[in-house]
Amino acid sequence: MSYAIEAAGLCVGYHAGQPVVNDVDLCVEPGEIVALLGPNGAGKTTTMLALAGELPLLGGEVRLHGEATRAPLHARARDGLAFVTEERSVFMGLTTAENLRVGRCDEQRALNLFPELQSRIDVRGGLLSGGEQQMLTLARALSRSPRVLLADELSLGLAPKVVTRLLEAVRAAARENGTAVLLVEQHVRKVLKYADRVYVMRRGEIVLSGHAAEMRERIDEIEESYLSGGVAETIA
Ligand SMILES: Nc1ncnc2c1ncn2[C@@H]1O[C@H](COP(=O)(O)OP(=O)(O)OP(=O)(O)O)[C@@H](O)[C@H]1O
Repeated sequence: MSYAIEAAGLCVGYHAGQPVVNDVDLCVEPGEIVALLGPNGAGKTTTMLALAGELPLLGGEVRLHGEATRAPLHARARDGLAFVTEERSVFMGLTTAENLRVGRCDEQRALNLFPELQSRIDVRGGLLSGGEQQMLTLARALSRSPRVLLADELSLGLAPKVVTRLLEAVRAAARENGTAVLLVEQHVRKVLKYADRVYVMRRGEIVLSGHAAEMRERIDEIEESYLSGGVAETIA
C-alpha cells in the first residue's frame, strides 16, 4: 500500500543552501492521524509548508498518493490535499452559507460535521467568533472529503471546548472517509488522545517517533526532554 503523503530525505529552508528542516522522513497512511510535535522553531510549519507545496524543496522528495510531486498547493488540492492553518480561511464579508457554497463545498456535509454552524448560517464571517470561524474553515476543508488533511495549529488561541470539537471532526474524517491527517498542535496531551502515531521534531530533525499510546505513557519524559524550550501547552 502506498502512503497518502510521505516525505523522504526532506530538506527545506528559506534561503538556498540553508535548510532549517534536514533529512526528514515521515509518512501518513489513509485513515491515520499523525501528530507532528516539537518546541517553537523546531521546523514543524516549514515541514507542513513543504508538504503542502507552499515552499520549494532544497532536497529530498514529497510523495502524494505514492507519486513524487513538486506541484504547487492548488494542484495538490485538486489531488485531494487540504491545508488548514491557524489563519482562518473565511471570507469575512460572506455569510456562513455563502462561505460554504464557495469552492465546491458540500454544505450539508459541513453542517453535519459542525451542527453549531446552523444557527449562524446567515451571519457574516467577520461577525463569527474565532472558534466559529475555525469550525467554518475546517468544515469547508472536510466537506470536500480530502484524501489528505494537513492541519497546522488549527486550534491556536481557541478555547479547550472548541479544540475538542475540531479534533473530533478531524477524527471523524479519518475514521469515516479514510482521510490521512497530519496535525501540528500545541495542545500536546490533548492531541495524543486523537493521534495514532507521533513524530517529534527538534532543530529541524525528527528526534523521536512512535505510536501515540506509547507516547502517552512517556509524556512527562517527552515533554521534559523534547518539547521544553517552547510553549507546548499541556492541557489534559
Ligand atoms: N519566513 C521565514 N524566513 C526565514 N526563516 C524562517 C521563516 N519562517 C521560519 N523560519 C525559521 O525556520 C525555523 C523553523 O521555523 P518553523 O516556523 O518551521 O518552526 P515551528 O516548529 O513551526 O515553530 P512554532 O511552533 O513556533 O510555529 C526557525 O528557525 C524559524 O526562525
